[in-house]
Amino acid sequence: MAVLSRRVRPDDWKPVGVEALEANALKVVRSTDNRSVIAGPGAGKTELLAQRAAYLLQTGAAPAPRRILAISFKRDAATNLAARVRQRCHRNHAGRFDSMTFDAFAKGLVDRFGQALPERWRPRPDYDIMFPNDRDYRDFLYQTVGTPPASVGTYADLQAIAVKTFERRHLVGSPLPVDGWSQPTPGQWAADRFWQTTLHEGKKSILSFPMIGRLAELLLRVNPMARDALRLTYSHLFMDEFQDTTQIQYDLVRTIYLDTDTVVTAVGDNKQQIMRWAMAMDDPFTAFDADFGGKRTPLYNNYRSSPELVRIQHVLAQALDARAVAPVSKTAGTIAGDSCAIWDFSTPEVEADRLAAFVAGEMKTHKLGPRDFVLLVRQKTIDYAAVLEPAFAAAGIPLRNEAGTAGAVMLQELLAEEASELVIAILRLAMTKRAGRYWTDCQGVLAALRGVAPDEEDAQAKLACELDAYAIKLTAAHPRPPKSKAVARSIVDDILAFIDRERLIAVHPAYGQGGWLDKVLDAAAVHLLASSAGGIDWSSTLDAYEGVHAIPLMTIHKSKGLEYHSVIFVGLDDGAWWSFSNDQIEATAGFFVAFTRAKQRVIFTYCARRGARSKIATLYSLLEKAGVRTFSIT
Ligand SMILES: Nc1ncnc2c1ncn2[C@@H]1O[C@H](COP(=O)(O)OP(=O)(O)OP(=O)(O)O)[C@@H](O)[C@H]1O
Repeated sequence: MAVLSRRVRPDDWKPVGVEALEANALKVVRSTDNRSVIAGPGAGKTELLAQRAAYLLQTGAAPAPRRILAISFKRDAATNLAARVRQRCHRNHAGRFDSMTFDAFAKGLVDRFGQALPERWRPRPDYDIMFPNDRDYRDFLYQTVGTPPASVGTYADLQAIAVKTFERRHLVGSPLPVDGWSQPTPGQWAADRFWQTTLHEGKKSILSFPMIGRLAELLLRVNPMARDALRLTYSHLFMDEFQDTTQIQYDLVRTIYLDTDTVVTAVGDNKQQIMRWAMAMDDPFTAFDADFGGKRTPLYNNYRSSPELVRIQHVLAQALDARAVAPVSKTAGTIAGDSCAIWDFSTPEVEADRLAAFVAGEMKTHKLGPRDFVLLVRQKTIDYAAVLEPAFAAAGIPLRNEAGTAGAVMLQELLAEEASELVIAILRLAMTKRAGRYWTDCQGVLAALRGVAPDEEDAQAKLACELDAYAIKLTAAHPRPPKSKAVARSIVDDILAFIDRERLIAVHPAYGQGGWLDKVLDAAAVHLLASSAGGIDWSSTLDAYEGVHAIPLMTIHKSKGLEYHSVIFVGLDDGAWWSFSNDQIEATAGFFVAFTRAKQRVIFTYCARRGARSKIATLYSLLEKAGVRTFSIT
């Protein structure tokens, strides 16, 4: 795909890398006002943001030196969007596009400006991150917090605070008051005790990400210079998966960008809201339209799924939103028989064998790779992996549990980490043949880290020589993949020293905090060693590291935003969906997310040994209503 470095006139601009955009998408791409785009799965919402970035950067509608900020919820979504923009834009342009997660954005602000917070809210600079759960809050409320002063309430008042809602309602429920609460309720008093304890009373401050979000909002409220700097830096703000926005994130964005000249584009799909347990707002789009004057713009196409799958999706969509409009599939169907079916197995072992044989057969017949398939489960991937993995291995397809861990990091997270990506790109460049693509990637990233502009020819040439010399040295030092953890770690550390650890931390402040960079490097070493098992060569080791030849197994939550030729959902039963009756809408939304990852085929599996199907009968009725058939396989 040819990407342009010269300026394009807005009237001459054409979508990059796709044939066309639907009329409304094009309007949003060219818009100069705040927009909310609510559209179904596969409508091209993420693509729209990538195209809008290309338009704004290539036409100069986002004028240099101002930048575009894209905030996503998940690290891989942020990485995915940045990669799409890099594909569609010349690197001179893509360099002005910052894609990050909300958590990274908020943390970056606290790390840079947190020491200017008022004393009572100021964390110590080397704070640690915590992920508190209900038990921690229960211990705090019932044991640690003590008794409030009589003017606030009684111990019984504290006991009356529901543990489950303490965080959401009290701890981070609303923006922090600069001077503390003057006449606190028992809930506010307990929240303040929690804040003061975690900020000031331990050896280090410890903060959760929601707390970091609240501190970031406060610091921008009390520090107009920092806030104005953000306003000046970013002419445009994109928010992907906006349906999952929390009140904390929304307040942060509102504090920075409400009533400013920064143009905000929010895209998402209410039917895919599966983060309510993680404090997602009830209806962030309505709040956005009211506060920011967002002009709502729907999209009608589905570019991902075949007409038959889109027809079934619409039956599910209507269960979540009776007013859902039927989308138009723009993809041809390629499956001869049923595009969707329920396979009812006698035992999990039979299920594993048949699925492995099926995938192997499909790969041959349709010339598909293992990453055209995904095995989805609702939770506890490890339990399913124990039965599925041997069967797939026997069929010659490695299975990879993306929720598994390497060291202290989840595999899926590790692979989206910049440090891991860089280490692997340099190893590919040094250790494998035909590494041209990695050459360009490595050179681009190193240039960015060292502040060398694309048009500084001498400096670029010097960098190329350095990279060349380093690759030769690395090949000579490690002709074979590592056989011990110590060697794996020394390879990773050597590459980091070449990249320049301090510069990496300067560009990615998250690496400077709480030992995160070392956790990632340790995980990379552990995973590199595991990937080289069996005395294989470098190329196969690096393929194994990235899971190039493995079929992924993951939870629905981790599959958000991704797409596959075939989705195999293992275990449509009450056991997996044990909490179905607690929040039917969210559970149905999860089911919808799983279904809509498929381009051509969805298979649900059931096995009575794992559970009944009475509690989730509504899901089965929806499939039946859509004409999905069940096949018994013994
Ligand atoms: N205008 C277009 N023309 C052709 N293909 C497109 C177009 N827009 C998007 N696509 C392709 O359709 C697929 C879905 O797009 P995208 O991931 O942007 O959808 P989405 O709305 O963000 O989906 P979801 O909400 O389900 O994650 C991708 O493979 C993308 O490359």
